[in-house]
Amino acid sequence: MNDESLKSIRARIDGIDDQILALINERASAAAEVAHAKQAAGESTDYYRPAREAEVLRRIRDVNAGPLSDADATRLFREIMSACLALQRPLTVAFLGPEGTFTQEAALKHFGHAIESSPLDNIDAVFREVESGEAAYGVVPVENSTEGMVTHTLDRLLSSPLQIVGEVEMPVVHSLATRAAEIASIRRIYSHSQGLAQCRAWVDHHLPGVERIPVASTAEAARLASLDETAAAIASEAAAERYDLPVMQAGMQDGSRNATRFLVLGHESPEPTGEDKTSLVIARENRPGGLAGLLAPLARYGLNMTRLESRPSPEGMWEYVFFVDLLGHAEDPDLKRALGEMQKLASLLKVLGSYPRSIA
Ligand SMILES: O=C(O)C(=O)C[C@]1(C(=O)O)C=C[C@@H](O)C=C1
Repeated sequence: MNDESLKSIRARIDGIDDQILALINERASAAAEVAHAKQAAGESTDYYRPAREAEVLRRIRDVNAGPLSDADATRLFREIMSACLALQRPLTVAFLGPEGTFTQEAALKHFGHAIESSPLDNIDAVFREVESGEAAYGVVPVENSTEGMVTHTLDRLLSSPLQIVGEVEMPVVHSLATRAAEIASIRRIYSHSQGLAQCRAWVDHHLPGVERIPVASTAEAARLASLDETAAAIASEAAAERYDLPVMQAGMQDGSRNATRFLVLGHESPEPTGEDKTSLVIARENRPGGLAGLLAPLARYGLNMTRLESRPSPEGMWEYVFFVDLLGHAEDPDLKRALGEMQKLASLLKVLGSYPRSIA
């Protein structure tokens, strides 16, 4: 390519950038108008509208003609909306920290980067921060495709007045990060217990007999490994980078499609969007056919259950509660009727929230 044609293409790009910037600013002004209208209508000063955001992103995905991928197009618009919202009032979002955890990645994927983030030490602290109003929203992990449920999150949902207002699904890619010059020098491996479990087969094969040390988070594992040349961490590449740790092996997780689902916690369920999920916790006295009978209305109304999980009930030994995820919103007519019928049979029925399904 000669200098002249490079120059002219770059000049065209500069012109396009000017137009994009002007349009983004025009969009930001329109979003500010919405904020003023909300204020005038006496609505709360929380301007975040998860249902509308899901609608915007799905529409972008549907009209995207490429060459940008749908994932990249939605990511860019996610950030534009995040910046527009921050002009009105930045959102405070608590998440399972420290910085560099997969939960932080999930929070940024869901809310964009224009948030005030509040990394906390444990799942319980995230619930408390949102319950007290210190943070408007919280993000916690709830299930992993290799390792199953994050039981602490389920147990806490049972007792919390918070609602689930969103979900985020993220591929989880673990890396072996270490200052060791070669794999034979590694004497101990730090990770979160989920990270250790998700990479068990790889570690059994490549590092048999090496001590495995569970710590509070994968980011903490990276920090500890950065202090010791005979240690390694199983963590994200972002966490490795944060602590200046070289990656010895990327993508070491056992399932090639290892993904984690995160929940967004808030105070109010978003309105229906047409592509929603509802999470419930239910229980019925222990008797033959009890659970099947309790779930029967779901089948009668043709509702699709995407998850059923049992947990010991806090009420008594060998008593169980069941966590159920369904496609649909609790205000959809069929789901509403089914819930009404279940309510009559259940000893416990708590709607944990209805929220837009995760957008890829
Ligand atoms: O539509 C609204 O209610 C807005 O406030 C605008 C907007 C946007 O930028 O599109 C901004 C924040 C909300 O979370 C949803 C959408």
